[in-house]
Amino acid sequence: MSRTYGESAAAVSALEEVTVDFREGTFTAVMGPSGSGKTTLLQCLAGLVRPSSGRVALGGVRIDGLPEKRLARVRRSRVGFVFQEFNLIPALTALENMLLPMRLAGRTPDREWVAEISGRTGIGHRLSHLPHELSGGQQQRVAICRALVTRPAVICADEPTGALDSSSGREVMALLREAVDVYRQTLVMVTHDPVAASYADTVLFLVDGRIVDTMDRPAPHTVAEQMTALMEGA
Ligand SMILES: Nc1ncnc2c1ncn2[C@@H]1O[C@H](COP(=O)(O)OP(=O)(O)OP(=O)(O)O)[C@@H](O)[C@H]1O
Repeated sequence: MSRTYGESAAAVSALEEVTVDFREGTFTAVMGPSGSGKTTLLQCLAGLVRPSSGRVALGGVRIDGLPEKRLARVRRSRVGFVFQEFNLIPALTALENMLLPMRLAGRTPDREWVAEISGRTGIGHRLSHLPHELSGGQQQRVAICRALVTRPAVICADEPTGALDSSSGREVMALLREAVDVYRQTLVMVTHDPVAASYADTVLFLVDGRIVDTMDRPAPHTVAEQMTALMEGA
């Protein structure tokens, strides 16, 4: 799959013939220097950006050629999102935020599942609170529940710990790891943080729109060393 932004002389090649398979029930971190194409890769996978050429499949179903309306439906029901800034709706309670993707998809929430994930993420006693009444870490837990609630084919997380202090960040990473281990959730996360990346099964390193390396069972220091080497080579 490739993705170019702009045309002719102004064209920027964000992804160049990237081939990658995110297997079910695995956790992959995507790292690389600024502008290397990480977010573009995540957005192509989530159906937010279409590849300029090539194919994208989600849970075995091709999504690259779908008309916009169908693509929006697929995004709502098959993709969960976790963002750096949480992106909760300020006027809705934690529970209402959690259930919003289900509502938009016209589906009835499974109450037991909602109780299970809000209990496991430790926000069961905060469900009637508004986002501004919650800490950053708690807001991100609500966002993780919102991502899990539809049992999506993939959760796409873009810098999920970027706005958190290190101890809340570690708690959020532990929960994302549990979502993979306990619920067999497939998770793809863009991060600049070697500690966050070390929670993944595999790290992909992107440089100039290409995957230049992969690392299994990453440790924070080996990830940091590889990032330093890539930055120096860039
Ligand atoms: N909407 C857009 N229009 C034009 N160029 C874009 C657009 N989005 C991304 N790009 C360009 O594509 C390239 C890859 O961008 P992308 O955001 O995917 O990189 P990234 O690795 O996520 O960067 P960062 O770590 O800084 O967030 C960059 O050169 C960027 O300027």
